[in-house]
Amino acid sequence: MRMPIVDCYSPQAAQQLRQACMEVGFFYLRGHGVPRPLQQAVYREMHRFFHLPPAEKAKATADKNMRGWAPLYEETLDPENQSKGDTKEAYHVCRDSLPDEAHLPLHDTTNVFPDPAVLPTFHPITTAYFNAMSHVGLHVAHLFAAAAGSPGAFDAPGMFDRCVLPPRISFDSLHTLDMIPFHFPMAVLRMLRYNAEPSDLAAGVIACGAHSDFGLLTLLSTDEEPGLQIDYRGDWVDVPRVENAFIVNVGDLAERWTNGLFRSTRHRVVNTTGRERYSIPFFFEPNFDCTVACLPSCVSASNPAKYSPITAGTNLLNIYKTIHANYPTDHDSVALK
Ligand SMILES: O=C(O)CCC(=O)C(=O)O
Ligand SMILES: [Fe+2]
Repeated sequence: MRMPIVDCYSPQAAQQLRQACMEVGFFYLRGHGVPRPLQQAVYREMHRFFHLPPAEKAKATADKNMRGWAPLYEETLDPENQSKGDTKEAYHVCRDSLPDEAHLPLHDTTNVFPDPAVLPTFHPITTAYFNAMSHVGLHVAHLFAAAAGSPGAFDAPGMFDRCVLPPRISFDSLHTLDMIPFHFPMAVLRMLRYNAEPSDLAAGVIACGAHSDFGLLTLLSTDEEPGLQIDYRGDWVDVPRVENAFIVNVGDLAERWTNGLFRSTRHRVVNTTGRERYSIPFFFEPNFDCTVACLPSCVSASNPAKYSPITAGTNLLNIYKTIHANYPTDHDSVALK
């Protein structure tokens, strides 16, 4: 198979995205404009954090909303086929909540950051990256609506309008403007370190268990190490890193929104090298209380809606409970597809 390419700001982008999401559910996103030095700076911060002494890392342990550090094996993405948790540790950064959101699940805590006396640039650099990625995420979400035959659909009130957009990000202004946390709909910056443990699929040991992503869009940056595989029509296919491109996939909400037209493709990470690996998935999602219902452009008399409406927040909460060892289980739940 050939991995499709989408040129982020080209006039063909929506058409390219449509083709890519119908056929593969994954594509390389070029021309996204996120400065390379900013990406490299995030990798440096991750490396510093993950190699701190365990007691120092523990001070930034994830809170009940998974913001902060989640240790090795904490997450199990494919519980049926794994004998232990994913061989990775994670650090999650979200945006700060607006005052009228503080009552919502996942919004009722603030970010957890390492002690600034130990890692002074972790907070500003991850915030700058979060802002830059949110810009790209919002643009790709608009491409997505156009690609699904409903241009402008995501401009409707209640969908992506928890937004206060910062100006475009420049790496040079990092220490002034960009460390201010701006507001977008929901998004999670997920920094991952896979340890050097080789995967053993027969024994149920895997770097990142097979799963589809739960939300709308994932924009992934990886280091040079291989490992990511996607399920393309029943075969596991390697997806190598490509210079200056993000690996982007659409998740379960995208499949629901398009009535199954776009694929939420299963993927996994297998450690075949015995070396550590770093990656940075960025999940870009609609408002917490946005109702995700099949777009009218994807429904017809002969192709009725296959999915019932769900709110984006309920969808996330349902999944968190099943995969995170440390996630509390006292939230309401709603049946998934
Ligand atoms: O590390 C990777 O390449 C992929 C991670 C992933 O699929 C995820 O966090 O959802
Ligand atoms: Fe994933």
